[in-house]
This record gives sequence, structure tokens and C-alpha cells, in this order.
Amino acid sequence: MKVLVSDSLSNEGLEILKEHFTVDVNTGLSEDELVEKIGEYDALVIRSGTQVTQRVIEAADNLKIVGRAGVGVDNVDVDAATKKGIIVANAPEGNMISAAEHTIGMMMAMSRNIPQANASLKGREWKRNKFMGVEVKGKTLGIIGLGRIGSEVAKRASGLEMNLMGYDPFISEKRAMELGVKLATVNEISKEADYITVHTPLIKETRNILDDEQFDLMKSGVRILNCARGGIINEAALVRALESGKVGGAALDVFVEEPPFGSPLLNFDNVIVTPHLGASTQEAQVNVAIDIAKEVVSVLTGGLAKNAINIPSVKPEAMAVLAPYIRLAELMGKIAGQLVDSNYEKVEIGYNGEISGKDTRPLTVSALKGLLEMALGAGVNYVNAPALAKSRQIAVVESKSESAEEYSSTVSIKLSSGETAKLVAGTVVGDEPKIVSIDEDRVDIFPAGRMIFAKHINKPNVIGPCCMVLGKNNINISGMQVGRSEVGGVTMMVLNVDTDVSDAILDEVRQVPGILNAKLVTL
Ligand SMILES: NC(=O)c1ccc[n+]([C@@H]2O[C@H](COP(=O)([O-])OP(=O)(O)OC[C@H]3O[C@@H](n4cnc5c(N)ncnc54)[C@H](O)[C@@H]3O)[C@@H](O)[C@H]2O)c1
Ligand SMILES: O=C(O)[C@H](O)COP(=O)(O)O
Repeated sequence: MKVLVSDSLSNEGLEILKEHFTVDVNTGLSEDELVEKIGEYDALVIRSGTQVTQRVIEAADNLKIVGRAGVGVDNVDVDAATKKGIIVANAPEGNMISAAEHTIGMMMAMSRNIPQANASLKGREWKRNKFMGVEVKGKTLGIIGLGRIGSEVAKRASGLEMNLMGYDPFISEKRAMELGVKLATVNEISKEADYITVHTPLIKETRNILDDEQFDLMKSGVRILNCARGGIINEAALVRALESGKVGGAALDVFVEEPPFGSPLLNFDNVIVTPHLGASTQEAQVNVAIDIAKEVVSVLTGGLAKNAINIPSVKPEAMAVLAPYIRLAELMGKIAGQLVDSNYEKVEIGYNGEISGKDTRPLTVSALKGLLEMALGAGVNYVNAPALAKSRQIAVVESKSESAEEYSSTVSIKLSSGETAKLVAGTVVGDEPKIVSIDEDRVDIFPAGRMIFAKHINKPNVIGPCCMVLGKNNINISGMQVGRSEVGGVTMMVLNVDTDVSDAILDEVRQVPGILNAKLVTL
């Protein structure tokens, strides 16, 4: 088998690859050159220097894996790869310390004007007053993105006696507390922080997360850092904020266009820059090269990729059985994600009966996609869902049991945090997904459209008034299912409705005596 390494990779990784395969190292290829060559390779190993575009993927007729020796895969058309059944895997842990250390280094260098002072003295100037700096101790650092690198930055900044606030929609209060970070919104960070650093992936939701609106909110003299990806901070807005004096300094390792030779950001004395050096340490490069080489060896010798970020391809014959369950798992994830009351730290996905004997990995990915979409929106896909769960410190646990009670196969999703939990279970009837229980309540729902889940006391004069509220507000009920329980017990009613139900109307439903809670689930 043949491996193409199209960006520089440490020898330690190359040696592992060469033990198993024919390895060609060919860096600096244009897209056309890559398109021409890629057809003959089984694996492609890259860093951030290679653009793996749709054209490249389309030409990659033998490719089984794109291995990214590092974290960011924004230079890979992952959707195209997924469609073609090509695994995209990265090496997410090997360079996190280096990237965090670089961020701290940039923060200190910016605070004490070290690059400017260095250039001045080497120009034979001795200007001690010109380079007056500031201490970081006691200053507030806002961290946007508290994954691997953001967390390591937090730990180090805490050692520098900074006050920490952070924003990450996927991090639990508990994890933030462990890091000594006060969770806040982006607006709050903009208003309060003396330094703001971003450590998110570049995705739709994070592109331009710091823009004119946020710069307007910031304190005068705020210092900005980006050692994650160009584009997370809107560069034009940053230029405007530097021109107005709102931003007192910026430290940038990454740019929308690299190299950023035409960027006005290079013209500011108070902007310090490095050429995407976050991962450029001997240690990080050895780590990521070894990690990705092992990943490539595993995949090309028939094993799994530990850090695949898109779903594993499923053989057509297996897909025929799995497809309705994949759909079920995604719908259940969506339902659980909308019914849960609080942040959750653990997702337990249970497979019972016949389904437990199948390759359930695509189902788990689908469940996570459905679930996380409810928190993060359309940016979540089959590709990034597991990585997002992991970076959100959500433990994902799968369990399998051959025994099944009423149905030949059931899938369950349990979201839990401490003592509280939300459980949704379902099955497939014919080819249709069906929800069979919510928590301890038996239900019988073919999930679709908009549904109101109303927990209530099983007694007269509850269901009628609840329907009256909807009727009065012109909301048509197209289906209804009431769980079984003894009279006076608590059970679940599910109402299918034809139109959206506002919070105000849902509140009215909740006011009906006997209704314990009511939630709208939209699929
Ligand atoms: N400069 C470099 O050389 C260098 C080196 C390594 C990594 N990176 C980049 O650093 C970034 C972070 O890497 P990581 O390894 O910590 O990734 P990670 O996946 O561990 O963490 C990213 C965090 O961002 C959070 N996030 C997702 N959407 C968000 C949103 N809308 N708002 C706020 N937070 C959100 C996630 O929940 C997660 O906790 C990536 O962009 C990566 O490519 C750069
Ligand atoms: O996402 C990453 O891992 C970093 O941006 C490092 O990129 P590099 O491997 O091209 O240095």
C-alpha cells in the first residue's frame, strides 16, 4: 500500500509508516498536482499546509484515510471525504501543550512588548521608556473555547494569578469550576476581560465570534489573542478596533489567509505575530507524527481509527439493517436533547436485543449528532459530533445486552448529571422509528413534527383543559397518546400539534392543574 505525506512530518512518524508501506514525501503540491497524484495512494498524511478539497477527494479513488498530524481539519473537505467513505482522522492531543504554551508566551510577549523591544535594540536603539509594559497578575482573561488547549491555557493563566472567565457551550459548570473559570457569555467576556483569547475550532458558529459588535462592548485597551484559527476573530473588525484604540494590543499566530502578507494587521506596532507556530515544537511534532502514523497503520491494516472524526463507512449489506436504527438514534438524541432540563455530563447509549450484535458505532454517532444539534445548532454533523461530545467533557458510554423484553431490539439514551437523569428508549417497527418510553413512562409514539410532552397526574379534568388551551390558541392537535398508570398516578401525554407553540402558550399549558411540566419537541 502507498502513503503520501504532503506536509512536513517528523521522522519518528515516517519510520512507523515505512515499516508497513511505501511512503512518498512530497510537500508543497498544488491542488492540480495533488489531484493528479492522489489516485495511486491509500493514505494521505497532512498538516495545515495541504488543502484537501472536494476535487482532491473526488480523484482519490484508492484513499482510505486522510491523517491530520495535528488538530484542525478545516483544510479538509470532511463532508466530501465522508461521502466517499474516506476516514478523516487527526491527532488531537499531541500538540495541545505546545499550543497552550505558545498562547501564554504570546500573552506575556504582548504585555511586555518583547518582540518590539527586541527589534528596537537589534536596531541599535536603547529605549527603555518606549516599551513600558503591564503585569498580567490580577487581570481578567476571557477564554472562548475551553477544550483541550483552552483548558491548558486556563491552568497556566491561573498560575499567573489571573482571573479567569470562559465561554464554551459544551462545558459543564463542574469542569469550569475545576479549571477555576467563571462561565460567562461572549458579551460578558467582552465587557469584563482585559485579555481575550480564542480556542475554538473554526466552524460556522465560531467564525467572526469577535466582531465589531463585540469590540464595541470591550474595555478600552483590551488585548486580544488568536492562536487557534484565522477567522474566529473578524480581522477587518480587529483592524478597526486597533485603529480606534479600543484594542490596545493583539497577538496573532493564525490568519484568514496564510501567509498574511497583504494584511493590514502587519502594519500595527502593537500587533505581534508568529507564522502559525503554535504546534511547532520538537515535542509536539514527534507526538502528532507518531499518533497519526499509528492511526494510518491501524486503518490500512483493517483496524479502527482512534480519532476518526467522521463516521466509519458501513458496508451496504450492513447498512440495510442499520439505516432505520440510525434514524431512530438521531431522533431519540433530538428528543432527549429537548426534554433534558439541565446540562448533562454523561450520555449512556444502550443497545438491547438483536441490534446489540451489529456494528452500532454509526448509531452512537447519530444519537450524539441529534443530541448535540439541540445545544449547538446545525453546525453539528456526523463528522464532528463525537469530537464535540469529547471536547465538552461529556462521557459517552455504550452498553450492549443480547436480552430484550418486549421488542426484538431497543435503543436507549440516558443523559445524566449527578443524581438527575433523562431516559428515552425506542425501537424500529417495520422500518419506522418508534419511541417506547420516556423515563419510567411507557409511550407509543412514531416521532415526527412537533410534539408536546406533558407529564401529568392521571385524574379527570387535566387532559381536557390542556387541549382547551391549545384549541383556544388555534393550535390543532393531530394526534394524542396518553401513557398508562393507575388513577392518581403520574404519566406522560404526548400531543402532536400542527403548528409551533410559543413559550407563552406552553406556560398556559403548564398552569393547568394536574400538569406537572410540558415541553415542546420539534423534529
Ligand atoms: N496555532 C496552532 O498551531 C494550533 C495548534 C493546535 C490547535 N490549534 C487550533 O486551536 C483550536 C482549539 O483546539 P483544541 O485542541 O483545544 O480543540 P478542542 O476540540 O479540544 O476544543 C475546542 C473547544 O471549542 C468549543 N466550542 C465549540 N463551539 C464553540 C462555540 N460556538 N463557542 C465557544 N466554544 C466552542 C468546544 O466545545 C471545545 O471545548 C482549534 O481551532 C485548533 O485547530 C491551533
Ligand atoms: O490545528 C493544528 O494542529 C495546528 O494549527 C497546527 O498546524 P500545523 O500542523 O500545520 O502546524
